Amino acid sequence: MNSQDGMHAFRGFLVHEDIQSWAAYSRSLRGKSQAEIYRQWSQRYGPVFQVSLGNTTVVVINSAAAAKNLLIGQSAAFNSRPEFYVLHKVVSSQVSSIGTSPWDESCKKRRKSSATALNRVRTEGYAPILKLEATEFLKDILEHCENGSIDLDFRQYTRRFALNLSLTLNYGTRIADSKDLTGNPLLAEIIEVEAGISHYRQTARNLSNYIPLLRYVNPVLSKLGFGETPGAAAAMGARRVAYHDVLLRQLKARVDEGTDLPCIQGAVLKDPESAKLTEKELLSISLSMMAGADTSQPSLAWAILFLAHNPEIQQKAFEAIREAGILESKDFGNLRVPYVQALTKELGRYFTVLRLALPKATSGPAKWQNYEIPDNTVVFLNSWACGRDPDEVQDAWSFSPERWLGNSEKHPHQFAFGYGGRMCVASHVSHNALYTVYLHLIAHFQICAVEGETSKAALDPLEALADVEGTAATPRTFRAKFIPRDRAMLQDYILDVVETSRR
Ligand code: HEM
Repeated sequence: MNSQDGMHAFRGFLVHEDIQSWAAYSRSLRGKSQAEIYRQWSQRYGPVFQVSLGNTTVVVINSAAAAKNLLIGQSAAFNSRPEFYVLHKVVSSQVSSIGTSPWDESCKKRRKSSATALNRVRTEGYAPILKLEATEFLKDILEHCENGSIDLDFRQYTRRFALNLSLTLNYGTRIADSKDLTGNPLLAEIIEVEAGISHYRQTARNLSNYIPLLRYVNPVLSKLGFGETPGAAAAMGARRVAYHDVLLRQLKARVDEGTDLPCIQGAVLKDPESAKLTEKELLSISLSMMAGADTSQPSLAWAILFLAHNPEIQQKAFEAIREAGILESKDFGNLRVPYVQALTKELGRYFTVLRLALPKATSGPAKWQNYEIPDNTVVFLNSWACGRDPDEVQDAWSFSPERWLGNSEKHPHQFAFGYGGRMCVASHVSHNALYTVYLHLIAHFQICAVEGETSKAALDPLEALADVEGTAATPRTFRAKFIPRDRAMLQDYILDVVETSRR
């Protein structure tokens, strides 16, 4: 107990009997959305409470005002990330992505370097890349939609879009054809490895992060044939390093031949002195860029399902595009349509793909009201709860793009990209990428729901999750009908953009 300056020890406050024991806690969460349960608990215990995950104390922030107080008002104390046994000791003890690195000099350098490459000004320069990826996405849909007569499974096209965004930004390379996702061994490897790594990153699973005894029990069980094969996690970490090595070698060859495209790793290869990053630090940046694809794909998928089930909002967006008079413009894709911008922000808030952001840790003592939060405490920012905080967002459970129109100074923080000193470094480029693809989709297709599918089953943000305990909120279904609005016009547009990109 620390009563200095009227402060009380943080430990021991706001822990309700329901959530005191690990067993009761696990029971409360099993099969449920962790973020939603925390949101509900915050109505009983207040916006900031602590829970015990095994031996680990976690502080959960559930309101926009509390997030502002702690993550902005005391940002220096909340800049770190925790180290978890599974990810940091088993999968990869050598190198971590930025999003899972504690705050130290190396992390500052890596974050600064990638944030500079992806900041608002640089993002404007990526417009042609985003336009190309959005157009390639349309091309995939057009080739396979059969004029809307079939229910199209669009999963692999959203995957190609998401991977291309990360690959282009980091390595200046891209997947030319969505068939490559299964036919090209390197890409198939990237997809499998990234899915494996996200499993080890999950906060609700991987119990040996929180219960040290399991670190000894699990290997014995796996030798006896229960659970995971021995060494599987470490092997996945090694495969991740290996595929990045291949991508980096391919980029080096292109730099030597002078055929490389502008990208983060290429800029460093050409001017190693300017970045002053070690090979390990460069690899860390690459791991971080690929991890970003995990969130871009479900964001796009939710948007398509949402538009399919909400024809009036889709029509409103289409009218806004038509009224802006940009459909025939050569600059289509680079132009701003405020309603589609607002729609993009609202989709991000409404579905909040990373609902507990990425786990944070205190890097110094902090205060919440009369309580002291000690150094090195794990912190979850419940972005899902903050985005539905009635004190910050009016009528928060309704979908309303209009809330993002008008004077932006009065808008609430959106929370989809987190908050504070460790907010997503790619928020501008990701917002613009999603905006560009939504703009293209709505302008060129009418999207309809699969026959007989209810909107609750397809896009309820809590009921329609593929894996309710997963870290990234991903929809269960990836099907819709796509009817081209003007097939000939779209074919011309695609040809024009793809040809221009080849010049
Ligand atoms: C719609 C797409 C995306 C969403 C919703 C998203 C969301 C987030 C969130 C919630 C965080 C944690 C922020 C916090 O803890 O406060 C984060 C961190 C991060 N994101 Fe994204 N992200 C997206 C795309 C991307 C992409 C495409 C990249 C890379 C090209 C990327 C790179 C990063 C990095 C490096 C971090 C770690 C920052 C740090 O720890 O300092 N993200 N992202």
